Amino acid sequence: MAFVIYGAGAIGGILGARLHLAGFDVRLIARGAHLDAIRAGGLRLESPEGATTVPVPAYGSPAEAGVEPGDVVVLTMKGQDTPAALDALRAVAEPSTPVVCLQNGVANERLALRLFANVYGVCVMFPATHLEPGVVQARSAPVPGILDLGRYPSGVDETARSLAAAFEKAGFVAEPRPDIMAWKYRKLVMNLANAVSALSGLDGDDAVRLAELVRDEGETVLAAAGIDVVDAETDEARRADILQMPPFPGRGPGGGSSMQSLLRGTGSIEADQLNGEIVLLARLHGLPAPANELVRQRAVAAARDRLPPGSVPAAELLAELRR
Ligand SMILES: NC(=O)C1=CN([C@@H]2O[C@H](COP(=O)(O)OP(=O)(O)OC[C@H]3O[C@@H](n4cnc5c(N)ncnc54)[C@H](OP(=O)(O)O)[C@@H]3O)[C@@H](O)[C@H]2O)C=CC1
Ligand SMILES: CC(C)(CO)C(=O)C(=O)O
Repeated sequence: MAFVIYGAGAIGGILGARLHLAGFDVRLIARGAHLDAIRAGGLRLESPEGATTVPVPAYGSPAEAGVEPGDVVVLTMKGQDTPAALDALRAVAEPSTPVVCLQNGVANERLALRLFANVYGVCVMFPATHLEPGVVQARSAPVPGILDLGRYPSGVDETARSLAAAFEKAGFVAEPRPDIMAWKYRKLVMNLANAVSALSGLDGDDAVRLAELVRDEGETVLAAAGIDVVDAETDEARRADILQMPPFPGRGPGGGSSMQSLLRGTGSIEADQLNGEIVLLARLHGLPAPANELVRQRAVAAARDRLPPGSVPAAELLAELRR
């Protein structure tokens, strides 16, 4: 099994580097200054256990990387970049190519399945940072992440079992699951606070209140839409104490993946795919979702205007919701 890791930033960079170190054939797809840095000096992988530079091959597109029979393509770009990425992929990959959505959110799989027959979802519990070209940081050690996965929309097959085995060989904890989307919907509830922490930070009481609001609203909408969601206790029990955060000298300012989009000033953020999923479901089912709608709108605007994280006080957003 060879891996084409498409969108090799924080998550894809660490995964690709660790698979490469575990002996797998890996090709990264990256872009911009990050691609230039990997090509020039390898990918620097930092973690609480130390740092190493991994000479993993990197390419600028699927056409350059090539996608051969037997390759698995792992999508690790943020959800807003998935449609363009799939478009470039379909030009060179057979429709039978396994496509693995190792991403937050629940919409990437459906986009991929329209174009590719064999799609897999991964529930990504894997705190990771990428703020500097050529450098990725794994926050948890010794296990960097939990990557449970399954076939989309449901089921487990031989490829799912081989993927889990490969991820485990690379140091992750991974289990094939027939109901992976129910786990990903639980993760979505957690990620509804990504935009809150990007906009306001997550330290003050107001930010905590706003995070609770978007999550409670998300739970209500998912339940009303009749969506199967793993319960919070089962999810917590699965995670147990697998992820550990020992001291990490040299760690970047971190924050979640959405905050990193603002820190890097990428111009986009994953809020339409996270909070926007709740807004969409609410609209489909005739329900209100004002907190997720507000947070989504403001996060997209903040990214577009290249505001730094913490620019929008949670108190202001809460006041707007009370109006
Ligand atoms: N970081 C974390 O702690 C966690 C992240 N996740 C999820 O994992 C997914 C990936 O997040 P993360 O790794 O943080 O994101 P990053 O932004 O760090 O990495 C994605 C990379 O993909 C690149 N990219 C996007 N489109 C293309 C393309 N068409 N061709 C080449 N490169 C491309 C981006 O480039 P550019 O920078 O130029 O946009 C970026 O370097 C998201 O769904 C996120 O929510 C899940 C759990 C934890
Ligand atoms: C849970 C969390 C916050 C872990 O980093 C995440 O999924 C993200 O950053 O998107």
